[in-house]
Amino acid sequence: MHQPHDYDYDVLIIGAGSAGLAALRAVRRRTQRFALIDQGPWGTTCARVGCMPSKLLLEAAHAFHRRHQFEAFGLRGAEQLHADIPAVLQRVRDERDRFVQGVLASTADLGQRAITGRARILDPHTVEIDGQRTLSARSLVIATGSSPHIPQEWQALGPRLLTTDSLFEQNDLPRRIAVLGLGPLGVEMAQALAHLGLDVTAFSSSQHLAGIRDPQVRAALQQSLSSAMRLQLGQEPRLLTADAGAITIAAGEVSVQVDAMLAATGRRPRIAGLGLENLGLPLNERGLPEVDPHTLQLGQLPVFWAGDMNADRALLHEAADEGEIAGNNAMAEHPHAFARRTPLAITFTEPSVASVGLTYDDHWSDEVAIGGVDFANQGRARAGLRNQGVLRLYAKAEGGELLGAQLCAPAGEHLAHLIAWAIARRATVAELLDMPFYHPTIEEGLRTALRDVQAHIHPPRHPAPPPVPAYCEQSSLDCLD
Ligand SMILES: Cc1cc2nc3c(=O)[nH]c(=O)nc-3n(C[C@H](O)[C@H](O)[C@H](O)COP(=O)(O)OP(=O)(O)OC[C@H]3O[C@@H](n4cnc5c(N)ncnc54)[C@H](O)[C@@H]3O)c2cc1C
Ligand SMILES: NC(=O)c1ccc[n+]([C@@H]2O[C@H](COP(=O)([O-])OP(=O)(O)OC[C@H]3O[C@@H](n4cnc5c(N)ncnc54)[C@H](O)[C@@H]3O)[C@@H](O)[C@H]2O)c1
Repeated sequence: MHQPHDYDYDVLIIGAGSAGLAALRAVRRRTQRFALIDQGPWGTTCARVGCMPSKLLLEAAHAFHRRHQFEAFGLRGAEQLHADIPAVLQRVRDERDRFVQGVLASTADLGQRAITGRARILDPHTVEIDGQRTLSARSLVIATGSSPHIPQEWQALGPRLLTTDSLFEQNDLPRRIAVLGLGPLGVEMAQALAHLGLDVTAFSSSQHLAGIRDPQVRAALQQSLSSAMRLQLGQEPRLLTADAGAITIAAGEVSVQVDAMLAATGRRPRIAGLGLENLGLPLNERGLPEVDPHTLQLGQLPVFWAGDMNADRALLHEAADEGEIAGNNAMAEHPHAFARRTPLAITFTEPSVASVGLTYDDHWSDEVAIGGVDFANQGRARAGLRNQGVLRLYAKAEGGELLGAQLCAPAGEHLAHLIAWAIARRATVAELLDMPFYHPTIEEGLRTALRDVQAHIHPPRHPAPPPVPAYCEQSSLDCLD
């Protein structure tokens, strides 16, 4: 039987992204015998090419787009404004670099415990670095993230094919651009580019936009997007020609010519060459082992998995939670099962889009009460010329516990947080209506939606549910066991 000191380390963390860094914080509280391995570049997907540069670009785009309302406010001269795209992109990179520096500072003190190299798993305790040296550990945390997936047929576009890995590195952007794929990433970037004044055509093979399932919210989002770009939904786009002059893309009967294309066709876990097959676990058709969502353990092995490799919760706060769970369990005698937070996903368009808690389902029976608000005539939204979008709430028809929401609404990112916190506290619609609402605010729109759903709720026939589980020491997440 191995003793802990038979290994070089207690824990090896593979991947220094947001998940790996959260695992590092959890592991460091218990041991100094760890190493963090990254193939580089260090600095995390979120800071380098993900959340932060995309939000920087969106902020510039939203600010510029606001000029279309100036006339209605009585403000003149908006037509003289123009977007200096090279300057916009330079600011994105300058600010992005500051965020990356902040991340790099968090591992600056690791010394030799920060290892730059490509890791390959040889067995559940052994990792090879760049095919040159091997390291062993009692436990492993695998947090290697995801990278853009580009369908084969589009790869022929060469440098005219952009992804979010290359978009922010451009010094300038061509006039006509296609965006392929309208998940959260495609929707955000398509609106950013369109609001900066580019001629955007956005394609999605499905009818879904930003993963929204509620038909009313989806319609509101489609209406808002289509005011700034051409949308081609529900048809598989095809590359017709790509010559020196233009790229021609067709979808159904429609064809368009563009100068470049941004692929937003999803991301895939970074597992190529990682050696998952050496763990001795069954792998599914995508080459992934089964992972317990509460312990993040792989089988019964001392191996834990965190971050974007779990494609169903590929979001920053989920990556951070998973890193913490994986880091704690990598050091635990026996892995603990942790509760996961209320699902919350926000897409930072204008109006912003969010999905909270239980996802809308066409097949719901009358057990779920649905209510909503249209912001067209909402007081504060009208005052700010932001009176566009809808919010829909889903609650238990019996008793009125709030279960979920989808929205495309002004200040949607803030409304989504209020709703997520209420769901996490298992609040009922009636309890939320007892809360203060200041006047005049966008939050009053939430109150209108709560009143609407309250009209469909009937009193509970059963006693209240048991209290929430005990708080788990050393973690901000609830322990299930
Ligand atoms: C454009 C864009 C916008 C986004 N916007 C948001 C947003 O607004 N809000 C939000 O919540 N989420 C957003 N996301 C998602 C968010 O960025 C990710 O969920 C998060 O960054 C995942 O972190 P991670 O630690 O799993 O992966 P990463 O940060 O990618 O870390 C993985 C690390 O593993 C390393 N690695 C990989 N393979 C190996 C190997 N074999 N050996 C050694 N090292 C290896 C990599 O170099 C990398 O540093 C966005 C993503 C993108 C692309
Ligand atoms: N604001 C945020 O929180 C935010 C922003 C961006 C990305 N993200 C995260 O990053 C991850 C990746 O986002 P994403 O939007 O790239 O992926 P996604 O998988 O959510 O969406 C990809 C979309 O592309 C479409 N598609 C795929 N192949 C296509 C093809 N050949 N032609 C046309 N359409 C095609 C799919 O139908 C799908 O709608 C997500 O999991 C998301 O959570 C989050």
